[in-house]
Amino acid sequence: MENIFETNVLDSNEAKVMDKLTIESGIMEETLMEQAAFAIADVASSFSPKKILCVAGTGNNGGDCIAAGRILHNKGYNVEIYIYGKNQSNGFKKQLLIAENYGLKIKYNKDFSDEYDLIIDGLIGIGLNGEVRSSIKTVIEKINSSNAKVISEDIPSGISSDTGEVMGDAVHADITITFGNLKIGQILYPGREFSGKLKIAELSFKKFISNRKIITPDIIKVPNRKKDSHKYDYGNVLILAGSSKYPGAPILTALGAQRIGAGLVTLITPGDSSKILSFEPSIIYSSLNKNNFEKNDLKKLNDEIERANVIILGPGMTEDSIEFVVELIKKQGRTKNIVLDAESIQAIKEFESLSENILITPHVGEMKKIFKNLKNNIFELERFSKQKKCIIMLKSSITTITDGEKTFFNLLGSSSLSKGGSGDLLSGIVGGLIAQGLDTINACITGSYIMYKTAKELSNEYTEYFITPKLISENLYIGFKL
Ligand SMILES: NC(=O)C1=CN([C@@H]2O[C@H](COP(=O)(O)OP(=O)(O)OC[C@H]3O[C@@H](n4cnc5c(N)ncnc54)[C@H](OP(=O)(O)O)[C@@H]3O)[C@@H](O)[C@H]2O)[C@@H](O)CC1
Ligand SMILES: Nc1ncnc2c1ncn2[C@@H]1O[C@H](COP(=O)(O)OP(=O)(O)O)[C@@H](O)[C@H]1O
Ligand SMILES: [K+]
Repeated sequence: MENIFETNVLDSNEAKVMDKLTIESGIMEETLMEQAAFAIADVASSFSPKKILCVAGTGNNGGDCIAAGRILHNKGYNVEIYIYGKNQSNGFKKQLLIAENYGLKIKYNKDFSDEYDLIIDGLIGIGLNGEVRSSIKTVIEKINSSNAKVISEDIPSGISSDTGEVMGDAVHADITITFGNLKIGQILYPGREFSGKLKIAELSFKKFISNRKIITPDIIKVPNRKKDSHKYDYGNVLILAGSSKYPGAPILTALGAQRIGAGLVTLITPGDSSKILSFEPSIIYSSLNKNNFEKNDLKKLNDEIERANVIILGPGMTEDSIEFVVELIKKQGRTKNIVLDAESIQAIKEFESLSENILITPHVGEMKKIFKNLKNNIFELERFSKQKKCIIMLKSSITTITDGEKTFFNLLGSSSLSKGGSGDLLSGIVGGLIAQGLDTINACITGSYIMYKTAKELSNEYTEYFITPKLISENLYIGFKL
């Protein structure tokens, strides 16, 4: 991604509001279109094309496209404009008239040939409503089967700017030039892939602050470490995780919490995770010597629970431990910081509402088990977080963090993380940051940033095949270098 001076991520409604506020402030729609068109024409020229095809719809996205064609024609390029659709927006009509006055060749609803080496896709932008109609689908297929380079205006036609979903069919762009701000549909897959390289063209929009942002180094908050300090200044993390079946997962969680700087890390598990002591003897370890946690273990663990300022539950647990988790949430859910990962997340089904000191860190499969309606839908995720009153870090190729009001997207991940154990490590890292005093949202932002950045840097050296969660934990210092 280039030119990321703007980290706001807008939905289509916000983009329309931003347009409206700008126009109400006195900037004319024609001015914005001209700026958008110049930005497109600049990028188009950089390809040194021999023959350019502008494929325009009849909305303002099409208007931008015609204007870009006119600017390129004026620069001396060989340009043809093909128009598809009926209902013409005012912006479109104006651009069509100017293009005709400037002597451009324009064709309507006709099949185009294969002779172009650059196509500008201005069929549909943020105005897409529903599945792409069949007449436009045919045009999209034709663009995708051409050998020409493709520049999409604002968003590849056919991608929902709100979800990133392909609405029937969508243009596969080499470059997408978006106007003013990023849109959700360019951030989330598959839209991200269809967008190709992303560029933001800064038009004269009125400043618009969205509650959704991508995570960039400037918002990372690393907890302070004082010269005059002791271990109790950096928090006490209690990890209640694992089972006789999965003894490895809690080891990674404990390593994550330790390597991110927590003062004390205690791991108590039903199974045998004693290998942790050979990896990191400073971790306080004990086993309950059974298969799973049971409700009545809570009493035994009372002292450790009281001492902890963060409790991480879940990695390596099986569903047999759920009753224990439910009971712990009932007793401590309003007072302690609790991180629910992996199987323990299912416990929240038992609660109508939780509290903002509870974080759940599901991957998409785990999220679907607690929330069946979730598709690729940020609005639903935000609603769910608000309704349940808990913070959510939804882990995927793009990790989304929300408290229902503010939402952050981590775009740094890579396939080196698509391995069992990455999530276990992450819950430890995030818990370790909460222990050091970061609020939960900032712990998720900073923890996921440090871990994913470490994975990325290591992958550059060792490949995405070779990296393991343990190797990431041992090299976490790399991610601290912002
Ligand atoms: N306003 C401004 O100041 C600025 C706006 N800007 C630009 O305007 C864009 C937004 O323009 P917009 O609102 O006119 O909508 P737009 O993306 O062209 O889509 C409408 C067209 O798509 C068509 N269409 C829709 N759904 C369809 C479907 N399912 N299947 C098939 N066709 C479908 C629809 O056809 P209809 O349904 O009307 O028949 C109509 O032709 C924005 O992305 C940016 O590029 C920039 O210039 C900066 C300043
Ligand atoms: N292709 C990818 N791109 C970016 N991040 C990824 C990718 N695959 C996995 N991840 C990240 O790796 C982690 C995997 O978590 P999870 O599935 O819970 O692992 P486990 O439960 O095995 O520990 C998540 O943080 C996820 O965001
Ligand atoms: K488009």
